[in-house]
Amino acid sequence: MINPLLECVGLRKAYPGVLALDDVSITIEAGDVVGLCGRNGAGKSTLIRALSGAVQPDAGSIRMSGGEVDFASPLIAQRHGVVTVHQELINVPNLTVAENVGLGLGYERRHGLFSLARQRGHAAKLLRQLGSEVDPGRLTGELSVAEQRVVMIARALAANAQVLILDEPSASLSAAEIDHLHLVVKRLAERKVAVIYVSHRLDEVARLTTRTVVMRDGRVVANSLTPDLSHAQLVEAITGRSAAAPHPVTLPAASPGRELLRTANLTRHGVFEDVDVVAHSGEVVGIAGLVGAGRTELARAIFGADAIDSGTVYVAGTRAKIRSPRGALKRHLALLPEDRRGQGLVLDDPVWKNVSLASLPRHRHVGALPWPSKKSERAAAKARLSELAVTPRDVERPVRWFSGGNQQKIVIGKWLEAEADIYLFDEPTHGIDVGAKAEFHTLMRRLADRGKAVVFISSEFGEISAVCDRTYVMREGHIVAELARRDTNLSNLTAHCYGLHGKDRAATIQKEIVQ
Ligand SMILES: Nc1ncnc2c1ncn2[C@@H]1O[C@H](COP(=O)(O)OP(=O)(O)OP(=O)(O)O)[C@@H](O)[C@H]1O
Repeated sequence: MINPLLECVGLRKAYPGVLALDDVSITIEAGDVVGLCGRNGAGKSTLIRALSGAVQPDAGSIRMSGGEVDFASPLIAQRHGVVTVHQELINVPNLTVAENVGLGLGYERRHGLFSLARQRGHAAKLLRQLGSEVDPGRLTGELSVAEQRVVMIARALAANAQVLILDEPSASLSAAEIDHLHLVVKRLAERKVAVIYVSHRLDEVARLTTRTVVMRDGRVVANSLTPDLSHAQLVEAITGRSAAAPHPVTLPAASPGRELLRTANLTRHGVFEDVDVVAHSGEVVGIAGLVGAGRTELARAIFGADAIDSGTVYVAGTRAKIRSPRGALKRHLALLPEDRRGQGLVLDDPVWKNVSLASLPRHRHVGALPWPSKKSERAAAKARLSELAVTPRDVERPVRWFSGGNQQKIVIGKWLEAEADIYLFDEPTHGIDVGAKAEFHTLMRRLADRGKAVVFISSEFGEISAVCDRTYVMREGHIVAELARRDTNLSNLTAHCYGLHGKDRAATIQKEIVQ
């Protein structure tokens, strides 16, 4: 009998108050592409960290090709051929692509010495195997996120990866870049590399993987060949309840109220030009576009986080000279940034302090005391955790201890607490599980129903068409279309985002629909 490439048996890992891995056993064969799914906090990261030597399980064992291994550190796991490519880019930007590819264990040597020429040749070969044309002599910092991720995969190959763990690799990639990434994964599988692909995007799990493993509350609750698992079964396994539609269509705004936000000819040279957008009370306004279209930069500029070169922002009909996020807050504007961990949280502080960070004056003691009431801050945080279904529901827990997706929900809680009138949400559902995503869509609608204006930036056309009352499409720094709700569909969004006409348009739309 041939032993499986990687096997874990009865893995267990406890953290204060949480069993992150509860008797987890899975088997992975060479050439498998395993989709690892689960709600935020289900235990996926803990499992991949155990498999890559970053976390030591309390019990259970890991075997490779039948032999028990002790992954006391990531380096030891790497020597056994288990390599993780994390979501954050860990390339050294001012080294060349070839140098980054060699950073793992794979520098090419000649007569025992490092040889730049050989290293370039080797990197070029690995990149070609992955179908990439990137020049190994280029500085890595100049590459797109997608290209940099492929460089990280090439580095793993240089280190002779037999098991490659990709942690949400498609986050912040455009549809075309995701296609290329999938090709890369298929090539790896053909070369008998086993790939563990962590993703919240169920469409790509269905499209790409051979086997799907679902975790819930630290346990494996589904493990089957991907074609044997229907979408409804997958959603049910993830959420633990009967499947809802992937994007339950929220009801449209009754009728938009007064204008809360307007930009006129807003320009930041080289990034976006002459942008005119409007959002009314009661509306969820979409900004669709491909990664790099200028949407994040636009939101940051409206919020005062980046300077503008010309143009005007009006809040509730009055010219607003917003020069800093503090100024934006005074104008009741909130921005949920794309990079939430970096920009939105104090990781070592407990949840309650983070949630009230942008709303301290509201928690003042009744009476004369000038400082905030901890009791009121804690109560507010508790309500937000429950509203956003964050687990564990413990407001004293340092934010650092929460899973990535739950940390995102805590930032959302902070801005909800700030009681803004205008919410700028930049890819708020990235990294958020399927159940929480639907909850988040409903939450945006509730905000609009309470008279707020919501600006919703997303690269997922499905959720834009399901949720938005009106949608602007941004391409290469310009607003190229404004679509009413009835015209906001996959084919229109695809055509405007890619700038397609005629035959090209029909072919690409067909491809998007097939996917
Ligand atoms: N270092 C830590 N200290 C304390 N608790 C932790 C730590 N790491 C993880 N946990 C807890 O273990 C549980 C599983 O977390 P894990 O990060 O594995 O989830 P996940 O499935 O990867 O979620 P996400 O999709 O949000 O990234 C969570 O309840 C989390 O709060």
